[in-house]
Amino acid sequence: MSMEDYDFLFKIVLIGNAGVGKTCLVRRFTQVKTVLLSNKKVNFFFSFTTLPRYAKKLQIWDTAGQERFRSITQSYYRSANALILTYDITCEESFRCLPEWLREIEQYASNKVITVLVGNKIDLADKREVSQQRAAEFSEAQDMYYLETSAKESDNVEKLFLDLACRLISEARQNTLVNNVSSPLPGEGKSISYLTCCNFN
Ligand SMILES: Nc1nc2c(ncn2[C@@H]2O[C@H](COP(=O)(O)OP(=O)(O)OP(=O)(O)O)[C@@H](O)[C@H]2O)c(=O)[nH]1
Repeated sequence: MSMEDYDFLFKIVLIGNAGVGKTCLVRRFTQVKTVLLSNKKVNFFFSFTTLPRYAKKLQIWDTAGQERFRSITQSYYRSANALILTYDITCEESFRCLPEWLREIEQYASNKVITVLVGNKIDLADKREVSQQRAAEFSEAQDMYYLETSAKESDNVEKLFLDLACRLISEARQNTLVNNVSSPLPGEGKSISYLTCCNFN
């Protein structure tokens, strides 16, 4: 499928501590998907970015460095239709840093952006440090969709991105989708009133 053939482009930014598996999650997912929606085929193109670690390091630089950090960070957050806030279920520290990430989201992202909480590395169940219940309570308090995945075993990775696509379409139907002015969504202007449910192929 060429770039012209897709109906929707979703820009998804993955954030979270270093080593939680952001890059691996993205590599597990095919960027182009065809989905059956109310018996119509809809083509998606997912564009992924993982927030680079160096951007965080710039925080400790001088004022000019901080300004640069802010504008880089802001541009990443601003262009996102959805954010995937990732932690590692075997790493308590990565979970404890979540409020810090949420503060960054609040500071830089649009208040309409969809944020999903992902606990990765469930294949390492015997090393689990963060219980499902704790994460579920946290996500509920923050009004976030929550899912656990294994990028290594491809567990729930498809579900993560396709559920997200479904929610983005639903938001688009309500005209609350964050539109990037410099690169408009290819689906913009198309009638999406037929989208009543998501049946993924
Ligand atoms: N067992 C297991 N290991 C994983 C999983 N996902 C990632 N890893 C491993 O965790 C390490 C870090 O993965 P990355 O995808 O590079 O993590 P990242 O969050 O992109 O890290 P930064 O680029 O440093 O921000 C690698 O050694 C991966 O092989 C998983 O689901 N299970």
